[in-house]
Amino acid sequence: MLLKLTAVSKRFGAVVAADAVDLHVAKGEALGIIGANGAGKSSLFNLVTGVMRPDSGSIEFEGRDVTRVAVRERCHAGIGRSFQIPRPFESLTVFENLMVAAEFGRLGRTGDAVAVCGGVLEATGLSAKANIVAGRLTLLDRKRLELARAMATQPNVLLLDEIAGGLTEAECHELVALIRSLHASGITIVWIEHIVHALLSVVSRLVVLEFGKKIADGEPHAVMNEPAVRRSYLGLEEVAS
Ligand SMILES: Nc1ncnc2c1ncn2[C@@H]1O[C@H](COP(=O)(O)OP(=O)(O)OP(=O)(O)O)[C@@H](O)[C@H]1O
Repeated sequence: MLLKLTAVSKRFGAVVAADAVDLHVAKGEALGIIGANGAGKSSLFNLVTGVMRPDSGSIEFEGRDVTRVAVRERCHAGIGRSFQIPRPFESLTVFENLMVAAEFGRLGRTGDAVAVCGGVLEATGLSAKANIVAGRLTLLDRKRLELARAMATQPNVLLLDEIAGGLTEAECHELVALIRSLHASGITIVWIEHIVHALLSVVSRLVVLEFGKKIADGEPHAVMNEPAVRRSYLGLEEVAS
């Protein structure tokens, strides 16, 4: 198992952001996570990346207990993440942004970082924009850069936090194609997304959170049809038969 959460809990006063969450992600998998606003999706990523420490429970990555390991060390171990709102260094070029990410990641300030960033530019369709400053990119290219920055840290698992938000349908289609190609190249993906049709075109397993609790986990279409999911996420009441 690449990533394994066991009974992970996190509270903020009366708010339960994670409620004894068990979650397994296998190498090469593409897993989707959905849940209403405030269900605890971003908190789960914060717990996995080390931004937050759980109150209880454990997190293993590639068989190693990383529950108390610092953010940068988890990044070096291969946990990469993109953020809901892309925040690149606006005045640096696309390539420079990737170099900063590569240096934060496991490559450090080495010659290999240049080669890796060149490969990431190509894989994310940004080669022609390498020398443009990030602040001048379109929203779709900012999303591409957000993915590329995560890829430049050379992750074994890529955590995507609502990366499709704000795009037009056509742009969303392009981003989905890019995520599919990254997954096809062998990277494990865990993707939180409100745009369910985009998510379902990539993932082969779906987890649903409600008030910090995992309420469903399985084949995406079967999960979407579970009564508890329809009630919680889609706000649909079952019609009495
Ligand atoms: N640092 C924090 N301090 C206090 N409460 C927090 C903190 N982080 C998250 N929370 C609370 O924990 C709950 C889960 O938040 P979280 O951001 O994980 O939800 P989410 O499912 O990602 O929501 P959204 O879809 O709106 O991004 C919310 O009630 C939120 O207000």
